[in-house]
Amino acid sequence: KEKVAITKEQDALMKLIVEAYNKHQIPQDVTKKLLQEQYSTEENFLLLTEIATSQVQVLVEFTKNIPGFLSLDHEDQIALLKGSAVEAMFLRSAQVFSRKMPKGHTEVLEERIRKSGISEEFITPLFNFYKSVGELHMVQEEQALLTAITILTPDRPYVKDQQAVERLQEPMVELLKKLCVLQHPQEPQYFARLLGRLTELRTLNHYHAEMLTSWRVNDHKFTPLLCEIWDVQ
Ligand SMILES: Cc1cccc(C)c1Nc1c(-c2c(F)cccc2F)nc2cccc(C)n12
Repeated sequence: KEKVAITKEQDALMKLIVEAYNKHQIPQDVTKKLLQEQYSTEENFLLLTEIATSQVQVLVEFTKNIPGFLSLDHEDQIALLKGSAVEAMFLRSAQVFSRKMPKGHTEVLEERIRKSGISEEFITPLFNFYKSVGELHMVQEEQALLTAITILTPDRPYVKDQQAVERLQEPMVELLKKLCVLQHPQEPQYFARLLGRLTELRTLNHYHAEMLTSWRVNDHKFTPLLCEIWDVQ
């Protein structure tokens, strides 16, 4: 059985990705509001809009720190960000939801999501996904790499130079594969389970687009950044 070992270059790449992933977090004042603001449907939706907006900001900062991303064609950089925003945000919010948040916050956030005027048809897949990510007990290296791999998906709409994106994504997939073998030696199919989450993520794009439309129809206000990244308004 060949010994799986992380090379020096792979270790350097992993440190860069994890550092970028942890550098940007949702500001404390936003998460503090979770406990303070009252519970009206409007108030809850406003809070979620604020969290979503800061998640997009966190996503953009993380993406800019992915080695090689800023050397891609500029229009392709935008196409990758817009094409992966929903998936990357679901991934990050799932990780925050299931691990990072202080005990009480998780229940409060869940309550606010359930009472923010969002229809059940979105709430169910959302929490199913959160649960399935939580059950993986990913370490931060896996979370950061999986998010970077999601962002560097070559076949997003309007990406011109797909090969250039593949050249960045490939080494990350290789590295994640090695990490999974090292982190979960008793679970040979763990890497496959992680990639399975990416397939589940793609289905959530559809639900999210539906929710955006229904929020618009109910005249919910979005921030300029959310309008920009999801081409609404
Ligand atoms: C922050 C949050 C957490 C859980 C559920 C929801 C609905 C939100 N909020 C939004 C999300 C969103 C996200 F930020 C992460 C995950 C899944 C998402 F639906 N997308 C958008 C887009 C326009 C407005 C909002 C309020 N919004």
